[in-house]
Amino acid sequence: MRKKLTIALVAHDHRKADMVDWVIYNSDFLAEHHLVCTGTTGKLVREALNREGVFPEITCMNSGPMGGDAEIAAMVVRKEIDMAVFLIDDLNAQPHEADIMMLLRQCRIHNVPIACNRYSADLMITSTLWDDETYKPMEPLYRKFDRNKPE
Ligand SMILES: O=C(CO)COP(=O)(O)O
Repeated sequence: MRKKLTIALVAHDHRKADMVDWVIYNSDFLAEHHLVCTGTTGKLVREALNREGVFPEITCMNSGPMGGDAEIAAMVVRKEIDMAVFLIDDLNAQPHEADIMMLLRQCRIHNVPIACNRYSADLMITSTLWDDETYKPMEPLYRKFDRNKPE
């Protein structure tokens, strides 16, 4: 892959081991890209990749409950994120449910690919579309809310 992507990586506590497994499995791929993570996920991802001898650029935001999801959602809105992997704990309630919903919602609105399980994440990072210069992602579905576009 030629283009350096900015990839958001976020995992809830019960999914952090899965995220660590996934980043190790894909360490060669991730080495070439910029990773943006919520606080604790980022720390674990960095440690795991460094142990593998891989040192990608990693930006750690706040921890999720302290606003990390919201910070990443804001980056999505500013078109600073190319794709996201968000391993959600679907079996336990989170105190920052509203922020989680916001991150998911902004990815949907801004047409940012987001994988919420490992299979989707693997399909996403192996897509040939990343290198297809003729491929243009669809415009946002909510065009009428895009202030830069005439009706
Ligand atoms: O809570 C999270 C995502 O909603 C993850 O936050 P941490 O990576 O800081 O644990």
